Amino acid sequence: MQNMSERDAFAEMHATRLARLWAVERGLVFGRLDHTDEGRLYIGKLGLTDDEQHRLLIDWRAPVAQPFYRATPSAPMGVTRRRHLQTKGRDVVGVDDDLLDLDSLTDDDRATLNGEAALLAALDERRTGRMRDIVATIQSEQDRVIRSDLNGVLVVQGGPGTGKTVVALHRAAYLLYTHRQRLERRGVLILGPNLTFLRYIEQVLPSLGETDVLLSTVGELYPGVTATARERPEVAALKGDPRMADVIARAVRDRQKIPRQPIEVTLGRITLTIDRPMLEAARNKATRSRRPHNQARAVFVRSLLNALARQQARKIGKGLIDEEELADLREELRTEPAIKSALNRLWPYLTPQRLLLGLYGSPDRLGAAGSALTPEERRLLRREGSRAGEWTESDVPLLDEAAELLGEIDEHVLRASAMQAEEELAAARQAEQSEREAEIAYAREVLELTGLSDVVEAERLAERQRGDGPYLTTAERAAADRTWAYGHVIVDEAQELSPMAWRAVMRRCPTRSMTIVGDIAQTGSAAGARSWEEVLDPYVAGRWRQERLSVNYRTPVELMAVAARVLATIDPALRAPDSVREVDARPWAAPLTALPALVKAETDEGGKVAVVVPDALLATLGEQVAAAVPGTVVVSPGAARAKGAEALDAPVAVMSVTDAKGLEFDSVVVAEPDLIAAQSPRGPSDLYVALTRATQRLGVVHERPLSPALRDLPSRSPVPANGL
Ligand SMILES: Nc1ncnc2c1ncn2[C@@H]1O[C@H](COP(=O)(O)OP(=O)(O)OP(=O)(O)O)[C@@H](O)[C@H]1O
Repeated sequence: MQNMSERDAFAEMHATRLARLWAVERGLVFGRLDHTDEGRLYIGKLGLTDDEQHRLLIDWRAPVAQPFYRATPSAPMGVTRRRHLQTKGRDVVGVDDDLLDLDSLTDDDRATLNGEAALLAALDERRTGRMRDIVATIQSEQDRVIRSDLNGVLVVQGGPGTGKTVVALHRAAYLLYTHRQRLERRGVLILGPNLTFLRYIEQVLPSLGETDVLLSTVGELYPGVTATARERPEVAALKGDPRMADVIARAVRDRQKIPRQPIEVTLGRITLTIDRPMLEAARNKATRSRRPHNQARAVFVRSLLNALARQQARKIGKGLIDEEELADLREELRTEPAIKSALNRLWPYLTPQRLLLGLYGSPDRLGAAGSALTPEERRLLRREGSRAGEWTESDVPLLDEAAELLGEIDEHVLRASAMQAEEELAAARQAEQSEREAEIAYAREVLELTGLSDVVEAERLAERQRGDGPYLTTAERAAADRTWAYGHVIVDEAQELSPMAWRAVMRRCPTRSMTIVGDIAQTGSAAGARSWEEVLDPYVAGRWRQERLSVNYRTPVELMAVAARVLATIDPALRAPDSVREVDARPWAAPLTALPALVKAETDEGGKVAVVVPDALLATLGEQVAAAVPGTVVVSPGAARAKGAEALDAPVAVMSVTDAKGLEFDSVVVAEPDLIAAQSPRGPSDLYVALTRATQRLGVVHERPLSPALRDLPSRSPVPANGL
């Protein structure tokens, strides 16, 4: 048996290693350093040695590889020559040298030495719909971010296309490599803005040999809940307001309220009275226990039952009773249906879902919990006939907040059901033939009890309990556990998170080892951030550090000039990042009616095309484009991950700005830009995001007059009606 499991462990280890090696096959070796001390070093996606333990390849994250990214002619770090290798499959198809040995260079040579050829070649490549790793061309300012210390909160502020996302992913890989033990156990959480975006980035870490990272959105953060519904910006803004923490706390206390009138319970010939002093005493005890609601219930119930037992003893003429008699009477009362139902009304077991739906569904409860809100704000929270399946992304932090205050449902309740399930399981085991079904049923029940059924498949849990299936990885265990504390948390597009979402994120990272990347100028959410101080000071005032990225690797100069004019309308003090590339295509404008034909023409030019539209026009324009270009995918709001993948693989994707966040395409057409700018309080930032998604070509189509920032775009020459 022992040998079996050892063999299995080895098999698993080698299988993991093999999977890693396959994953890094593309571009395995990409650099060479000629070093004065270390000799010749090859740099690659991971480290390799030969049978005699001589190093063949150095992992890009190792300290000796650092000069590959940082060495300059003025600070060569012991390197005489840096060579970039371009490979196709296993063949080297090009080399590009930087000579850093100053003595052998003329002044002119020195001025032109920056190794840009490899970078520019990488940036010009046609987009595949998936983000790629950039290990071969990481720039020095990016390398500083990637290798920054694990501890503390690091903010990476940078304009569009400065590589914030890709750098954050490489930082995750670097941290896992450098602090493997600590992070493998606790895991790394990466939060992105939407599910399409997660699909867009999910290949990067595996291609660097890292798989144990959990990618999620705020909407997916609460196990068992999928946030798919959308809501108006003003509702989202209110739900993200920090005052909601108090509203939730009051909503919980409201469920512990003492009724004005005493409650009479008739048991056979006697009638017991649950009166105010009794209830107040029980509630005070429960509150003083400082336990969350569902656990404090036990204290409340015990105190109340004791008082009732004493009353009962008096009424049946028993007078003073000892502890043992008290316990007997109490346990009898506990099972009385009339008392059970009174207890359930006085201090109900509550799940976060029930609490929130009860709150949204009742003006009375909203009135009681939301006394700090205006009547108009309370109306915004109202939801008629809410169903559990209709959660929005801004509900998720509120569910999390509620879960914190409510606690788990009392253990013995869970245990009683689990014990029953276990007995059933034992019986089923004896009956051998139905063994597997019973295990699955049991697992399913456990999952339902813990509210995780949507997250971990019951079959999988059953396999794990039997001990013959794959173990859940750290990332999988973390995903299923609301209270998991991660070793490091990376938040991308962090400017979008509301104060309530930050509370949920901070709860998951008690050590405050975090990387927060974003761009304040791109904030689109009405509940999002106006400054990093505002976001972080409540948690780590004066204890966070900031790095800035200043070069735009995505958007060419010609396109960025247009976006920069829109940026100036948001705040003249804001500066767009400098672009490194020029293209031969000027941004254009055309009538809205020409959209389908123009999109067709764009796809014919090649590459991935996105049409970014105002929310209100998504369905109509989506339909028109889909009719003109077969294979078009329209990304509906809150679409699932699978839909995101379809959109990224399609030749044309039509989407709103919310779903375009963080993505990039070869060609982008923005429909009715001024409607996008007017559709919410942060509309101009949305327009800025839309205009900065293209790597090659950009156009706008409109019926409404264009604002001054876009007015002088040249008209695109008419496209023949057949789009050819
Ligand atoms: N050093 C680099 N080498 C090659 N490509 C790079 C490099 N840095 C960034 N890029 C590319 O530039 C593009 C923009 O990067 P990324 O999406 O990470 O930017 P961002 O700052 O997150 O943008 P936004 O805020 O607009 O979403 C990507 O295609 C990325 O691969």
